[in-house]
Amino acid sequence: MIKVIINGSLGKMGKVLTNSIYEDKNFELIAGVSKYEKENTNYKLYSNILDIKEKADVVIDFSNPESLKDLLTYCKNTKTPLVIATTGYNDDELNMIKEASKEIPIFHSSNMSLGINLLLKLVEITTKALTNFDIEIIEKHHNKKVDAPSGTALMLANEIQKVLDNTEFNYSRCGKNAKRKENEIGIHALRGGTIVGEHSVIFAGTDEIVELNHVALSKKIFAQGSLKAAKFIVNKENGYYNMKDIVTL
Ligand SMILES: NC(=O)C1=CN([C@@H]2O[C@H](COP(=O)(O)OP(=O)(O)OC[C@H]3O[C@@H](n4cnc5c(N)ncnc54)[C@H](OP(=O)(O)O)[C@@H]3O)[C@@H](O)[C@H]2O)C=CC1
Ligand SMILES: O=C(O)C1=N[C@H](C(=O)O)C[C@H](O)C1
Repeated sequence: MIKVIINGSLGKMGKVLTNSIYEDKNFELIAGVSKYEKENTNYKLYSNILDIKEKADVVIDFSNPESLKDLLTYCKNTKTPLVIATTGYNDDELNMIKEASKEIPIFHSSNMSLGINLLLKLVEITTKALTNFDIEIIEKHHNKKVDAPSGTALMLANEIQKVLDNTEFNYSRCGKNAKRKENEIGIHALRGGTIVGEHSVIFAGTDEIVELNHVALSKKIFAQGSLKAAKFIVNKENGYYNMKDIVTL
C-alpha cells in the first residue's frame, strides 16, 4: 500500500484525485493540505504541509506555485518522493525544482495524460517534417484556471523550440502592427465554462494545414496519470523524472 499526501487536496484536482485513491486499493490517503478551504474529510487535513507529522511514501501536488517553497522543504526534510502536477511556475521556481531533485526523486509534468505525451512526440516529428510552416498553439480551459498559457501549451512550444531553436513565443498578437513574424510560435489561451483541457498545434503552410489535437474529457485522466507517476517514483533514486520515463512510444 502506497501512503499518499495530497498538496491541494480540496482543489478541483485534489478532490478528483482523492476519489481515484479511494477507488484504488494500492493507495492510501493519509493526509491532505488545503491553505484556505476547510471541510470535514475522511483524511487528516492540514493548512500547511510543514505541520504534517505522518510519514508518507509520496506527496502528490496539484496546488499553486506559491506553495512550492514549503512543499520542497517538507519533501527534502522528510526524504519523501514528490509528484508535481502544478503549472504556472517561473524560471526561478523551475530551477528550485531541479535543484531539489538532487536530494529527492521528483516527477514533474504539466500534463499527466497519456494522449498529450503522444502529442508531444507527434509535434516533434511534424515540426521536423514540415519545414517553413507557421506553427500556432491554441489551448482551451475552464473559466477558473489561474495561469495562462497552460503548462501543456508551454511544454508543446518547448518541444517545437528544441527542433527550431531560432524561434520566439508570441502570446499577445493584437493591434495595428501585429503582423506575424516568420520565426514566431503563436500561443493563444481561451477560457470558458467547464472545458477540461484542449490543445491544438496548427502547422499552416501554403495551401495546406496540418492540425494535431488533444481533448481531455475528464479530470480523472490527470488524477490516474499522477497515481501512475507516484507508483513509478516511490522507489527511485534522487533525480528529475517526467512522462517520457514512463510512457513507451
Ligand atoms: N499536470 C496535470 O496533468 C494537471 C495540472 N493541473 C494543475 O494543477 C493545479 C491545481 O489545479 P486545480 O485543482 O484545478 O486548481 P484549484 O484552484 O481548484 O485548486 C488549487 C489548490 O491549491 C491550493 N492553494 C492555492 N494557493 C495556495 C497556496 N498559496 N499555498 C498552498 N496551497 C494553495 C488551494 O487551496 P485552498 O483549497 O485552500 O484554496 C487548492 O487546494 C493548477 O496549477 C493546474 O494547472 C490541473 C490539471 C491537470
Ligand atoms: O488547470 C487545468 O485544469 C489544467 N492544467 C494543466 C495545464 O496547465 O496544462 C493540464 C490540463 O490541461 C488541465
